[in-house]
Amino acid sequence: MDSTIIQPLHLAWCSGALSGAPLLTKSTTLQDLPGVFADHTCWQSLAGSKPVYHVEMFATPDRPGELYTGVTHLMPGKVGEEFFMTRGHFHARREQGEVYIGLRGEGLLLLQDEQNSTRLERVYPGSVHTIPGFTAHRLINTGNEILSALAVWPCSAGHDYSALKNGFALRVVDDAGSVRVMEVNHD
Ligand SMILES: O=P(O)(O)OC[C@H]1O[C@H](O)[C@H](O)[C@@H](O)[C@@H]1O
Ligand SMILES: [Fe+2]
Repeated sequence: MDSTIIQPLHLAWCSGALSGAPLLTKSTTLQDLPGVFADHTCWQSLAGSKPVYHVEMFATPDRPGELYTGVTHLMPGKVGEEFFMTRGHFHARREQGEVYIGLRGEGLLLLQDEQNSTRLERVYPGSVHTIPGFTAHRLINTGNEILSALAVWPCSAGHDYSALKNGFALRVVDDAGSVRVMEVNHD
């Protein structure tokens, strides 16, 4: 019997900072998101290397059955009137789900299934979101501070960005200080 007490990995609830093991980080700038925001001219004028979000995750070995744990930090900001958001994706293995937990800031989780039915869930510190399989997901920062959310998902899930080539069916904009949800007309 091994009676050693292991020091676990750590998540700082308020900031979403991960520690205790090697981390992988990925930063996404406005330049990395062509075609994501509706106002292309505004996007072009802002683009450059302005950071939109950072993902920090434990460097978990990618083995069958393992789970990744990561935190997305989404900056406050807008392109025109449209709030900053993640690119959003389906999982390459469509049946695989994911759990998000809000840590700081305020925003929305946009969910869209393969029939383009959408649902928005409010994200705030302590909010829990069970993302089912076959459902694309995107975080949107509707607040004035960084929106951070913990995510746990199967290593085998993968990302499929191309399946959303028409984009999501909803856009979320700032309408004179109020959050307004708009349906997108793909015709
Ligand atoms: O991949 P994106 O749509 O840019 O979202 C950014 C990241 O958000 C979460 O942390 C997900 O679980 C990651 O798998 C994802 O890569
Ligand atoms: Fe995901």
